[in-house]
Formats: sequence, structure tokens, C-alpha cells
Amino acid sequence: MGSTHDTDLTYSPGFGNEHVSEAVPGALPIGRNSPQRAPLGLYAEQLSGTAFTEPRHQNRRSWLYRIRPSAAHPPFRRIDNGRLRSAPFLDVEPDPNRLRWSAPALPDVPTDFVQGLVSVGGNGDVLRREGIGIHWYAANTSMTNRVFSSSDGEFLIVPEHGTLLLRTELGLLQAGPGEVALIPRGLRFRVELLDATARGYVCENYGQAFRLPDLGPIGANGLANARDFLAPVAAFEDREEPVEVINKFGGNLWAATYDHSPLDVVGWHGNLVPYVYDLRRFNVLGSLSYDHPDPSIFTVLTAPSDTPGLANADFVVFAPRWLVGEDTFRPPYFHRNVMSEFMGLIEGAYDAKAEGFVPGGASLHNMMSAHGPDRATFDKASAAELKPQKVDDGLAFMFETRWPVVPTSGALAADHRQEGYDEVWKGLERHFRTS
Ligand SMILES: O=C(O)Cc1cc(O)ccc1O
Ligand SMILES: [Fe+2]
Repeated sequence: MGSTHDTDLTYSPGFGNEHVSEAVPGALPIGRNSPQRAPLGLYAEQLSGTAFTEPRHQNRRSWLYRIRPSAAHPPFRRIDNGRLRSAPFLDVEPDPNRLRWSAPALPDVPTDFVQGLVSVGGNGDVLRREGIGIHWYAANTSMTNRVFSSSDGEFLIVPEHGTLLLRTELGLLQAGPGEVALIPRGLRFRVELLDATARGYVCENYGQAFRLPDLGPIGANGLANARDFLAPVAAFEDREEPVEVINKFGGNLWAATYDHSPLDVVGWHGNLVPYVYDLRRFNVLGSLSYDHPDPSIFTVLTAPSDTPGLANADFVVFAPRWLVGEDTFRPPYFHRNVMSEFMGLIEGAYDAKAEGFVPGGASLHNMMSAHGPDRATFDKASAAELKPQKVDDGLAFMFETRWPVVPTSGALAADHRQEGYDEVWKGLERHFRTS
């Protein structure tokens, strides 16, 4: 698993901290953000991810020192949305059924990351900055002379196949299977493929930014550790040529042809940054005595709502771990959840499903829909000898969200949708006896 490409990229570590980076020495002003004339003839520009007035501990902004100000651009015009959709998702009626898909096919005509975005569904409302959009991407070409950003939300990109090189305004990131990348709302980036093809998942978070969960009684360390999040260092393009800049705004794609590359930031500082994280660094915690803990213990990142403890979206990883619980049904339990669960598989297998949940595929268990181990898993785990067991044959994840996920008509009609998913729970036998 993981990237087959050596990363010679330089990164700046940490989560939520202030980073400072210059691609050319002296690009950053000292002791102020907005001097009368910025160094090296650059333009100073602030990128705000939170309202100016939000509390300091959640305030996110960066100062960019660039060759041209972002404001210097012609009008945007509407372009085709392809198969990208946004909230509110009104295409079909909300569906209580458990849904499952095999992996979408890789494209056979030239398709870049943006063209390869296919929406599964979502919730909330982009214009209210609430909810999420869930997408697959499947691509076979790099973006060339094209740059993308979403004003609607941050992009949490989960590669399942192929390594991506993300050229962002703040510098370069690389993410392959087993790693995730996050691009903040509004930040421009270009996706280049380091393999012939690439496929994966995107959680477009319209709401408050993803952050590390509180640890409570866990203590000062554990789960995803802050220093394992890697932001880029400044790297700029000085290109005076037509570049199509695509802006997802209000659920639609808009484009403007700039006469220069907007990836022209020579130096920057701040705490609003894109980043990558290697899921294999996740410090998995769990039960050392009995019972199966709720999967919130596996939360990598959480995007809060306005209600404390109720996430707009959680990003949860099911990483290799030991199971030692005594007198315990060890796989995920049967349950109905007020939160809605979209799951994907990066590699291998998942311990609640004997078959059918495949890498690149997905399942959607919507609000209150009953799910849990399939019949084969239940039978096996109910009879298993409970010695310490390493679960290390797969890497699965979940986007868990506060509101039901309404699928797109395209996702419901997709040829890779698995008919008969309900069958996996068929034949769970009656074992009841009164004594
Ligand atoms: O449904 C799932 O597979 C996700 C999940 C995993 C788990 O360990 C407990 C609850 C839960 O929703
Ligand atoms: Fe679940």
C-alpha cells in the first residue's frame, strides 16, 4: 500500500499552527503584513478561512505575497458542471435503503481531476455553508493550464488508486493511497497524476473547517498527532500564458481565462493551509477489556456544526489494530445511527463485511437505517476463539455526517451500484430460546 513515489517534497509540519515560508528569500515583510510596498515588488493579499472576528483558537487566515493580486482577473462565465452536484440535493427523494457500489470504472477518454468528479450525494446547503458533498474522482490525465478551487467548501481528498501531485497556491503536496489531502475553501490548485490513472473519494465540507478532535480523558497525545500533518512550503509559477481558472461557486462551475498562472505566491505565512496526512500514522486506540467501542474513537478530523458534539462531518479511519476484547462480539455491532454513514475502502477488506465492500467502492447507511456485520461475518465472529487478533488486512474510512445523505440520481442509476445489497443480511438465523 501507499505511495510508490519517493517524496522529495519539503513540508512544514503541524496542525493549526502558524507556518512561514519563502520561495525567494526576503519575500515576506518583517513585523507587519501590509507594508506600503511589499518586498520584491510583490502584492500582499489575505486569504480568510474564518470570519475576521471568530475566536482566536479557531481563526484561520494566511497572508500571501504574490506576483499579481488575485483580484486581477476577467469575469467568470458558467461552464458545464459535468457530473458534479451540490447541496441542496433535490434530484431524488431521500432514500432509506442501504446502498452499496463497486468501484467506478476508470475513464477511457481523457479526463482530468475536475472532469472526473462524480457526485454520490450530500446534504445541507452550499449557500448556507452547512453540510457536505460526497464525490468520487476518476482521472487519467493531469490538469494542464487549468486550476480549480471550490468557494463552496474544503476538499478532503482520499486517494484509493494512483498518486496525486497537488500544486496549490501555497506550494506542492503529494498524496497517494493511504494518505489524505485537504485543500481549504477557495484555495487554487492543480491536480497532476504521478501514475497513469487515479481514483478516490472527496468529502467537500461546506461547513466549518475540519480540525483535530478534542482528546478529553485520552490525554495530550493520541489519535492523529498534530505534527504528522504536513503543509507545503512556498513554490510559485511565473507563467504569463492563458490559464483557465475554475471556481465552484453556489453549486456550479464557473471559469475565467487568466493571462497568468494564479499559482504565483512567492512567500506566505499563516494558519490557513492545505495539508497531507498519512493515515498509517494514526494512533489507533480501542478497548483493552471488553465491548466494541463506538467508531468515534477512530476520528482523524472533525468538522463541527453549531451544536457542540454534533459534527457536520467526521472523517474516521479503520486502520490496522489489535482486537483483544474478552467475551466480546468484535466486529462492528448491529446498529441504527442518527448520523449518516458513507464508507469507502482504500485497500484490502473491512471487518464488518466478508465480501462485496471492495476497494474504490462505497456504502451509504443513511440516518437510522439498520446495518452492521453481514451474515458471514456474524456467524464467524460469534463462534471465533477470542485470542488477541490483529486486524491488518485493510484500510477503510467513513464520512459520518449529521444529516441524511440524499443521493444523486446518477449514483442511484450507476451501473456499478450493487443490486441486492440487502441480501448480505438475509438468513441471519433465529437463535432465540427461553432458557
Ligand atoms: O457501520 C460501520 O461499519 C461503521 C461502524 C463501525 C463500528 O466499529 C461501529 C459502528 C459503526 O457505525
Ligand atoms: Fe455504522
